[in-house]
Amino acid sequence: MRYVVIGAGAVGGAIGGRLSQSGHDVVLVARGAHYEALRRDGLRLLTPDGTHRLPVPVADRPEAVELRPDDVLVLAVKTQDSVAALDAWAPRPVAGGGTAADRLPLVCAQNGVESERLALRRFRRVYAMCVWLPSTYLEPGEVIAPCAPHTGALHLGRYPSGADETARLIAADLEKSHFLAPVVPDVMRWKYAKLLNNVANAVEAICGPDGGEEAAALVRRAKAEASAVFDAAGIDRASDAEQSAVRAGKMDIRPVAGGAARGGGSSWQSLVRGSGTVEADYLNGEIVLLGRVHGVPTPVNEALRRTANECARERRTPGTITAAQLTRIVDAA
Ligand SMILES: CC(C)(CO)C(=O)C(=O)O
Repeated sequence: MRYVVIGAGAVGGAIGGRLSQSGHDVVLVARGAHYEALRRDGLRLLTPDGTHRLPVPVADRPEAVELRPDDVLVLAVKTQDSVAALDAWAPRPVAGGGTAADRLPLVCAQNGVESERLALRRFRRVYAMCVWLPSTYLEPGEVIAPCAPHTGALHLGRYPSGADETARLIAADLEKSHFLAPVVPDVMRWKYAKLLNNVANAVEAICGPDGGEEAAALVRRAKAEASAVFDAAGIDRASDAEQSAVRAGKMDIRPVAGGAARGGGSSWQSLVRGSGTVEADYLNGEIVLLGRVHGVPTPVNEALRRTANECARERRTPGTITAAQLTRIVDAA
């Protein structure tokens, strides 16, 4: 199988890079300066086992890739970019006949629970991946993947449920490529468990990773609200015990050659890159949406969603609002 990784950022770059390193065919899809750097110099993958320069084929648009029947599409863009990517890739022809939407499996390697639904509106065979991977993308051409072999965790399953042969083949390739990739029949339970943790992304992005006890208190409030919403909605999720039994949530972060340190999660990285958007509408915003459907108030997640979006729009860097200020914003909501 060949892996076409749509969105070669922190997650897509780490997955695509490691797959390529272990001998799999990979195409990375990227844009702008990142695309130019990848095309010119290859992917620079910084890992605990060294810095790897990987000359992975790269494309900047769907038309630049001749799709094959053995392709697997891995969607690794931020959720706010899913619709544009899915609409661009779904109608692409596949050698031998048919379109990507009809013929190719598409794996959503993304946060939240929305992309799979959007994908299934367009693609026949959708897989969900619950990604616990502490990787970082800040500089064009460079991805930092500081996890030890067989940590991180990429739970994989058919969407909305089930575990089939394709999932097993993809997982086997990932297992040969550094990752822990259990195939699970109930992948959305894992993704909801992760969503509960990802409501913290906004706090980290707004206040910076060292927000102290006040930031930690906000995270606890956002998570409590999310749990109440999930309970009201009857949404089952993987327990902490289940997650630690397969080491998810225990990301074994190791020093990386070159000394590059992990700064923060994906929303923090979006703000540092000045990308103009964050994923908050699909993380905290998902809690707000479910809260509205099930009659549970969600003022904390709504204030975090709004403030994170404002920071992104105004190109603020993390830490320009302190945890004390953010607490006041949340309490005034
Ligand atoms: C868990 C973590 C930090 C890495 O997979 C993440 O989900 C994110 O950065 O959004």
